[in-house]
Amino acid sequence: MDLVNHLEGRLLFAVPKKGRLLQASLNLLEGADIQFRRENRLDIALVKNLPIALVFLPAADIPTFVGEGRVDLGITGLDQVQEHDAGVREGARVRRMSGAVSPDQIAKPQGCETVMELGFGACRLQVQVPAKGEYVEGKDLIGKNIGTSFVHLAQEYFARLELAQDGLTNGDRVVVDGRKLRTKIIELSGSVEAACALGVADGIVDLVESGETMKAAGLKAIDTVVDSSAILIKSKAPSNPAMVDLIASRIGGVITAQKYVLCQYNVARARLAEATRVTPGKRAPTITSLEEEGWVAVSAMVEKKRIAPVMDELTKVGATDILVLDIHNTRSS
Ligand SMILES: Nc1ncnc2c1ncn2[C@@H]1O[C@H](COP(=O)(O)OP(=O)(O)OP(=O)(O)O)[C@@H](O)[C@H]1O
Ligand SMILES: O=P(O)(O)OC[C@H]1O[C@H](OP(=O)(O)OP(=O)(O)O)[C@H](O)[C@@H]1O
Repeated sequence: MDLVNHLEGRLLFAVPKKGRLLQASLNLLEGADIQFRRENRLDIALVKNLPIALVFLPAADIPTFVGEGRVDLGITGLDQVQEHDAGVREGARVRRMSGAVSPDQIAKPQGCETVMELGFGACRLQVQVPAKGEYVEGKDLIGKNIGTSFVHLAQEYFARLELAQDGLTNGDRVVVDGRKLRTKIIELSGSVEAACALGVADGIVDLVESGETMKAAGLKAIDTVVDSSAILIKSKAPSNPAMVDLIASRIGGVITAQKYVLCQYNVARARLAEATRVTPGKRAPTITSLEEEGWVAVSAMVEKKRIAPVMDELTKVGATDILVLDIHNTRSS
């Protein structure tokens, strides 16, 4: 089947085609009951039960497709969105400098909007230097060689440091536009952590999650450029806003289900106020009377990461038969 000719009338939803965000993105789609079969080697998949087509793209390209309005929705990292936006700012700056257009003639890029954080893919884009070297803060790297895949964010980071060192501010556009960066940004597409040891760079700007890669490469972080995690983004003019809202609501439900558990217990009515202070629920706890006089059953959503201390507290206030249940899915307005 020629999939490209079957996209008419379908909302286009970009999903990372590989890498760190792929599996968690597929889990979200499954939780949201977005059913599809991806043919071998094809980067487009039609959704069987909704008027949607999934487009599998590199995470780094998704902000471009969504920002230009070619794709309606996308999952990518905040770091990638910020890198894309910094690139758009750089493009506008170069066009201004060339004198071809005045600032108000430059069409504003559409850009994309963040719909929600997705609760996975947490990492930090950090400035890293040899652990045993002489650099201790970002400004020590001014005028040096920096290896990175995030060239636009790195350029902006060092441009800011250079301006501060020269006593200038971003506000003075003429001065800012006319300046050449003294720090040399070297674009690398992967294994950036090897650049210092191999003498290509004095420092790098790269992602860190556990810190294992950085440690193994003999590096240490001296500053953070972006605190990132996976986000759902949408174009500013989606083809079907109602479908965007439906998908956002389904994905929001899955994320809430992953984050919370349902805690149920029995407690004497006399101690109900103390118990519900421990489990106030998302909106309010559900309370039902028990057949046994003076006792009630309580049911409330509790954040998964807090459940152990919550159970300890409930035991202290005399709650009994405490049960913790996984939530498969949720929906709230
Ligand atoms: N170590 C990490 N831990 C958590 N999230 C990460 C990590 N590395 C990257 N990410 C997130 O995943 C996104 C995609 O990175 P990833 O390296 O998986 O991409 P990729 O498409 O495979 O690209 P590449 O081929 O350049 O490695 C990053 O932009 C970031 O948001
Ligand atoms: O702090 P850590 O948990 O060790 O993770 C950080 C590493 O993960 C990413 O690379 P990835 O493994 O995606 O490969 P790449 O170097 O080819 O981009 C990033 O570029 C770091 O190298």
